[in-house]
Amino acid sequence: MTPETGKKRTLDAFFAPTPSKKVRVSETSAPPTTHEAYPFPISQLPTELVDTLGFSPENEGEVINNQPHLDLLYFKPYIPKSITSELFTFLRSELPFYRVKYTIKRYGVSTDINTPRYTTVFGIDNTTRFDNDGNPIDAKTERLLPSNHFRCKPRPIPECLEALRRVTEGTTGQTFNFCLVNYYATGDDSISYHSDDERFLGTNPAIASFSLGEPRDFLLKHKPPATGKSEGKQAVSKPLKFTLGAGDMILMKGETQANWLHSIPKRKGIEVGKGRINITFRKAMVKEGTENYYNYNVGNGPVHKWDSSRKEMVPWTASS
Ligand SMILES: O=C(O)CCC(=O)C(=O)O
Ligand SMILES: [Fe+2]
Repeated sequence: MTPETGKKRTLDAFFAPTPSKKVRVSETSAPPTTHEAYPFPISQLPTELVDTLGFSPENEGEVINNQPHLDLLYFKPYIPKSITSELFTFLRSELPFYRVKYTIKRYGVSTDINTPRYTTVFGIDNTTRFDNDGNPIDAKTERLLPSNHFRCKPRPIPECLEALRRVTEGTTGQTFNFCLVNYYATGDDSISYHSDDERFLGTNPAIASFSLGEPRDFLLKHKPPATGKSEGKQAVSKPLKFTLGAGDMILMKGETQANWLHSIPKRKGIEVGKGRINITFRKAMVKEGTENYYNYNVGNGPVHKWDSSRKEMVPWTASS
């Protein structure tokens, strides 16, 4: 709500020309969020978007727990449709993105992996927090951490994502200290079947996962039974497909991560060519979580920024 609302108009004001009440959507008075570890300052959301986010969720979540170990809450949509397009455009053009490359070694064989999507991450695990100057401190002693505490430079969640984190905490009753963002530029970008069941998330983690931009299919399937368990005892479970649209949010919780895999498969066709953003909020309990998230979502390669005239992500340098 704007500060104007509810004010009584005086008689003078009644005859005076009506001031334009329309706030330009791109208007924001707040300065961008800056941090030593950001490659560039990150703008704050236009005030109108923040105000509208306050009306989230647009719809109540649908409980989906009709299969073994599955525990989902599906908001269709969570973010009001009136702002999804502008929020998508804003985040795509304001956030730094990476195309992370890394090598995995399995049974002595090294494989180079090119992450097939743009990623970025903000946050710090539960044993630490940022002080008012943005320096990581020990959560208990409040002492500054030695500069070699992490093998990465944690970045505070910028205000434009903090606004969404706060509403999400309010409606889910969960707490989150990390925000991971994926940008799927085309149908060739994807995430293969995996579960977010790392030990640093603790048992039965809750993960809130938002979609913006073009719809994409989100697939879920039960993990195969552990070897040795008799097939007959395994409860029957069907794979699931949700076509996630702009503003939708899926809260994955309970035993879901321990038992189910999820993916965004590659797709052909122009409808998936315009890009999709996924934002997940999570809670990492220990230092390993911080290091893992920055390693796989920021890495040490070049930063990319959206180029609105070329309509694509381009490598960004301080002079660009
Ligand atoms: O893009 C999505 O909806 C899923 C992303 C995801 O599963 C992940 O980042 O762990
Ligand atoms: Fe995931």
